[in-house]
Amino acid sequence: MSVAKTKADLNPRTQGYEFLGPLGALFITLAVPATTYALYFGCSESSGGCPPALDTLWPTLSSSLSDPEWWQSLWDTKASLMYLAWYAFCVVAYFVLPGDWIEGTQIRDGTRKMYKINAFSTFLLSMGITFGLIWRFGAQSFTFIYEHWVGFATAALAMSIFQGLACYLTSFHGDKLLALGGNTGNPIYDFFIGRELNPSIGLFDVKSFNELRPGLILWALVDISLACEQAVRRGSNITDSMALVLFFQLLYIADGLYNEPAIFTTMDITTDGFGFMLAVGDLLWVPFVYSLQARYLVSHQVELGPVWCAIVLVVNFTGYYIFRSANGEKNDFRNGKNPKNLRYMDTARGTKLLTSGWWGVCRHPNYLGDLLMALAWSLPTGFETPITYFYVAYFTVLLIHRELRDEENCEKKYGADWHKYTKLVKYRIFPYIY
Ligand SMILES: NC(=O)C1=CN([C@@H]2O[C@H](COP(=O)(O)OP(=O)(O)OC[C@H]3O[C@@H](n4cnc5c(N)ncnc54)[C@H](OP(=O)(O)O)[C@@H]3O)[C@@H](O)[C@H]2O)C=CC1
Ligand SMILES: CC(C)=CCC[C@@H](C)[C@H]1CC=C2C3=C(CC[C@@]21C)[C@@]1(C)CC[C@H](O)C(C)(C)[C@@H]1CC3
Repeated sequence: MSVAKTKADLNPRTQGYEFLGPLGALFITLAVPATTYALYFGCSESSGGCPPALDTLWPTLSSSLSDPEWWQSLWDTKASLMYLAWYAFCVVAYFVLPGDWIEGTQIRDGTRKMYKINAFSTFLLSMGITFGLIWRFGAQSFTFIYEHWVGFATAALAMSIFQGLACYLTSFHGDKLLALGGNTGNPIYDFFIGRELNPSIGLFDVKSFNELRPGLILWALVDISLACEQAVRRGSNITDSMALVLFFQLLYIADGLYNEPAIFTTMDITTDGFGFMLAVGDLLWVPFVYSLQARYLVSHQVELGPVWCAIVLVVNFTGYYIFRSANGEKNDFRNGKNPKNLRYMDTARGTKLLTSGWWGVCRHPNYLGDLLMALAWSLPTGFETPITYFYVAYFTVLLIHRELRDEENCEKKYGADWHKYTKLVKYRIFPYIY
């Protein structure tokens, strides 16, 4: 009796909806795969390149939708098998490569999960194999991702649907700790947002594994394949624009993997469940949409010259500096360290809030840095089409929405202390603007 009561207390019914409720969740569930394919088919060489305006994207696409052969072309057995092999490689690397086990933050049943830290070594191994292959057999040996792009994307989508469904269905069995936002009882919404907080198989944590390994590292491989395709076409070196996009994105990926423990204080890990939203975001959206700029540069071989290169480098490294130091300050602080002696305020909840350093400038300085980097990744594509700026636009919407969700959670967690904090640190993301 008392066990049942404790479980019900721990997993209360979710009262409100985010993302405009089940209809919004259904819309995003369909829109994410549709947009991924639309950006490919509407912005590829076969359709005449990226259109100069967004409204011309739809006519390019609509003729394909009524063609059964087009639907069949989405499936590619060879690419699906290669994708499965890639996923299996990541799982094997997780188990085989050495790594420290660290504790995550305390979850609401009072426990802390243990996580194996070897995402960066998985990345180094993948890069070693990839660059070894390119060095030994030439750039043409690594263009297969570019050639089978659609097939790989479909395989990643199938994997996301499978994992989203599996995690939703298994969340009903046993004594699972559910995400506070994912237990509404509406299957469409809960499938999308994620019902179980930390689906795992033994010590293997499904959510953090997917967030950092098969999708994020695949993004690096997709970019490298696109750069190889450009090199093969040119018969020489890649353009300066492609080199910058490749360098910036590989740096961003390596940074996320090197700082693996920092994700255990992000809201995906501490608050959100693992549902279709994160599965498709991690496995499909990140590798196949975030690489759009590099894909554009395969056929539009923009040469920036030294002045533009310098400008883009400054924008990227300003963003990177803000992003890294802000995330570092918070991560150190949440792990009981304060090497810069930053000011902070005590709260009734017990956890302190930083009020100086980057977290005194605005309430989400890490988002500000991330957005500057997003701009730097699109600038090398020039200004012929707005479509290569899709990432900047989408990311601005994602981070503003994410900031609103996080503030709502913080208001619940900290109550009056949060209001005190927002008076001390007035701006949300953009100092003096928002
Ligand atoms: N490339 C991409 O597609 C994406 C990248 N990101 C990046 O991921 C990173 C993590 O983002 P996210 O999880 O959204 O948010 P944060 O890492 O900013 O974490 C938010 C949490 O930090 C804590 N916090 C807030 N204010 C303070 C303060 N003043 N002092 C100490 N702790 C504070 C609160 O949790 P508590 O107090 O409970 O510890 C809050 O819930 C960011 O750098 C973001 O840019 C995010 C989404 C997509
Ligand atoms: C459109 C859609 C379905 C969106 C879902 C959102 C996801 C794409 C993002 C949610 C949080 C993310 C993070 C990263 C990638 C994008 C997703 C999965 C991240 C792994 C990128 C690298 C960073 O260094 C990071 C580790 C801080 C970051 C964590 C959050």
